[in-house]
Amino acid sequence: MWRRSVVSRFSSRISVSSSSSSLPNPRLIPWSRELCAVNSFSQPPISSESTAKLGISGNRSDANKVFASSTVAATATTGDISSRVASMAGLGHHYARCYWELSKARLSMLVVATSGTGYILGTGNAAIDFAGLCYTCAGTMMIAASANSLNQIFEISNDAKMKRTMLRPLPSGRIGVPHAVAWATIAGASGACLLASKTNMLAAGLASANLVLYAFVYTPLKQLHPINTWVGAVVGAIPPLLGWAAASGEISLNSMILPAALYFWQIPHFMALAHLCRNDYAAGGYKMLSLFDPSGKRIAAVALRNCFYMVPLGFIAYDWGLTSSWFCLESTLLTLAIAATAFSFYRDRTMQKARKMFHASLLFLPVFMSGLLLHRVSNDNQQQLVEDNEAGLSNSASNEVKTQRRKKPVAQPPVAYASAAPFPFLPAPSYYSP
Ligand SMILES: CC(C)=CCC/C(C)=C/CC/C(C)=C/COP(=O)(O)OP(=O)(O)O
Repeated sequence: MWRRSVVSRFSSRISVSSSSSSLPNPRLIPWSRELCAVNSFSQPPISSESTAKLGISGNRSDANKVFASSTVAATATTGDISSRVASMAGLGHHYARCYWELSKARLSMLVVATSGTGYILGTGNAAIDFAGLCYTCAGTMMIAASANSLNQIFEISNDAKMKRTMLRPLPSGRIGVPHAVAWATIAGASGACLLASKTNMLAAGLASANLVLYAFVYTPLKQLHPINTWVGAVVGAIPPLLGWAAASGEISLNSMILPAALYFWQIPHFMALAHLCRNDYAAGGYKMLSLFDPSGKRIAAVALRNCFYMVPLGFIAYDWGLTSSWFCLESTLLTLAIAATAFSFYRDRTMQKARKMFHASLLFLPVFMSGLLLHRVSNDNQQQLVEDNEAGLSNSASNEVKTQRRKKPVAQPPVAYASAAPFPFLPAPSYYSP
């Protein structure tokens, strides 16, 4: 799901998809001039006019002169301080904006949303640990910001050739490379430390590995081979996994459902973008599949296929006890809807159809994740499912059990559990409830 607008790869790409948003943003152009202007305020000249207004002249007494000159000094100092404050505020605003853009903040926020969803799903039926959720989101945000900044550091010359990206902070010269490297290093290291200290090493390791995969594998691959899109899809799929790991300290089969959805979802999303922005990608020197597929038939088929791969996910989520059957229905309808836009693009490969598929992909993800959260079922019930499977229940009995396992388990006295297997022939101990 994702470039500068989902609202970025998620989101950068949204803005790119519409021709108007790919035009240079006039708000960004005057930045360097503005910075110069801000700096010029830091040494305000004291005009002779102002001294005249203060009445400093050779005819005055010494006392008057001292008074007058100290007044000038005080005025100059006040002006100096306020202009320095203005200068600092201007600089702060300038660099805050550069960091925001280097981080592809909207894309990073979407990444955080997937990681947070993974965290809540991984919490199961325990009460959500909101502090843990906040640490996970903050750590993910910092590492995603670092990864996105590194991506831009490596792509300065390519970004400079693309309409969509030429006004980013590095190609437009609003920030220097050493400064951007320092920002990426500090953000990445702080995020990894935060995750390691406040969640666990598994989550910190997954996030750090994902940064490496994105910045050092996916980014150079974009200029080498169209397979980059599939590697990028893995990058996009990992944040919910790290969220789950942060909450539960482990990775299970159940934790793979949202990452799988994100992986398959990104393919139609990127294929639509690659089709819509093919000229820009060609100018930037990127090897997107769309550049090797002039008719668009291949990318349309790839998009459609991946939409179909998402169809079973709702059933799997239900069958594995992660969600109720409502999600099964919702997910199926949602997936068929995005598949319909992909099919329509496959039949008629126009920009309009590609844009429809792109917009459908933008809607899909938040709705899918909200559905997962809304219909999630607890860990207790998941545990029950595992126990059922281990007990090797026959297929005929399994339907009945599936219904049972979704009911809240009734607590039993400890001896009741002990009296089951492995020695059923022993007399069941009686339980006395005080
Ligand atoms: C925790 C962690 C490290 C998360 C990272 C998540 C992340 C950055 C996901 C984005 C995935 C992706 C392939 C974006 C496209 O980048 P692009 O280079 O194609 O976009 P661009 O063309 O706009 O630069």
